[in-house]
Amino acid sequence: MQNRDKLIQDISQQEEFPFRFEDWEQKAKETMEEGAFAYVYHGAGSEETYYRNQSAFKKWALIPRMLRDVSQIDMSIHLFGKKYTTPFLLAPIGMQKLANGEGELATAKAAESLDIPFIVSTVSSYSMEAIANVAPKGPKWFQLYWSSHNTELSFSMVERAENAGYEAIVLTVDTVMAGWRIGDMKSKFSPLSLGYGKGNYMEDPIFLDNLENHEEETILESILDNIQHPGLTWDAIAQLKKRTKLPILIKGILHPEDAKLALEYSVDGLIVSNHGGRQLDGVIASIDALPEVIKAVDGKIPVLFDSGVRQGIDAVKALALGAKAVLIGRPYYYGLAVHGEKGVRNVMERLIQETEVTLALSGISQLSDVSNIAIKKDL
Ligand SMILES: Cc1cc2nc3c(=O)[nH]c(=O)nc-3n(C[C@H](O)[C@H](O)[C@H](O)COP(=O)(O)O)c2cc1C
Ligand SMILES: O=C(O)C(=O)c1ccccc1
Repeated sequence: MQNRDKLIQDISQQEEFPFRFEDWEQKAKETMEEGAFAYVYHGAGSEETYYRNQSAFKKWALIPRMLRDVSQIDMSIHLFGKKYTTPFLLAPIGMQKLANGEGELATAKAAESLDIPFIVSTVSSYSMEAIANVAPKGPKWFQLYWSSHNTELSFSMVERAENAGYEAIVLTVDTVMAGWRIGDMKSKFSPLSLGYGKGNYMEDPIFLDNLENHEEETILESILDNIQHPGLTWDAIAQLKKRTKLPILIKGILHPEDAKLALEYSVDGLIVSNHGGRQLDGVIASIDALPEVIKAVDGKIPVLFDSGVRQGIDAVKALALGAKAVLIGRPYYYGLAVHGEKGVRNVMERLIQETEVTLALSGISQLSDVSNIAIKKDL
């Protein structure tokens, strides 16, 4: 067994890497251009949900188990027939060149080294093929923003994802239009209009065929037209199912009735998420929405979780409430901004190590036994 006290000593020697999320965040603020940092950092509206996401975790408390031999911890999970070493995924975050010139390429390499699935966004700075090329062995999923403007474009991206070895499609449904983001409006910051999110579009035959000309302005306008999809309905799921053999997950479910509908539409997995408080402000904390969704799904499909996870204990709480895996968002993005590939790796490595210690102290040696921990809404 790895000596955890020694590990903790070793970690304390690595001074270039901050410990706490807040310190990474502060360093990212010092590193990134002001408007770019504000875009990533803030939530929508008055940021009620953004803050609630984190404070809600503190209301849940674990009741751990003792005397259960935790000398070996197995955190591996199975999802859609594949085994992954940890219960973590990297959430889709678009336009990663805003953080670092290497953008998603750096993130993909870090993810590959840790066997963590990287969910690549529709609005990535690099194309999904380029990202797959730099990390061929790393598990990769593709996050789709539906295009009502041109459904064939959506299908084309899904087909490209299949060809490039992506293992699942994540359809994000809470972003039919951008949230009410006051900070970005004030600073007039729009990374899509600045061209940070065009990687996938510039290599898409359907997108290119539909362009009137190849002037930068036309390209960016067309991306903006394609990204909004207020007409999205469950019918898109039915259409998508016909076009791909890959598992389809829906990201952004909070209501248990929507979870039931997802079962009716034969969706393969759900991601409980409020988009990190960036979309509809005033909504329930993601962790508080999780139990009802888990109940509605009744074990029929895996339920994944994101929004507000900052430390190992947050992840363990979500897992104890029934999430199968947890997506990390802003923490890895700040790692990318501060130290590129190494930063993403360090953030994730420490999170994994911390989660291991948390599970051990909770009496859980096998992640599949995590439901043995009791969890109560305490305060
Ligand atoms: C800067 C930024 C860009 C994002 N872009 C996307 C995206 O392209 N697609 C998507 O499904 N979610 C996107 N998200 C949402 C994340 O996938 C995830 O739900 C969110 O970051 C979780 O909240 P947290 O970072 O506070 O934990 C983005 C989040 C941030 C912070
Ligand atoms: O900023 C976001 O959270 C996001 O998901 C997004 C959606 C469309 C375009 C750019 C970013």
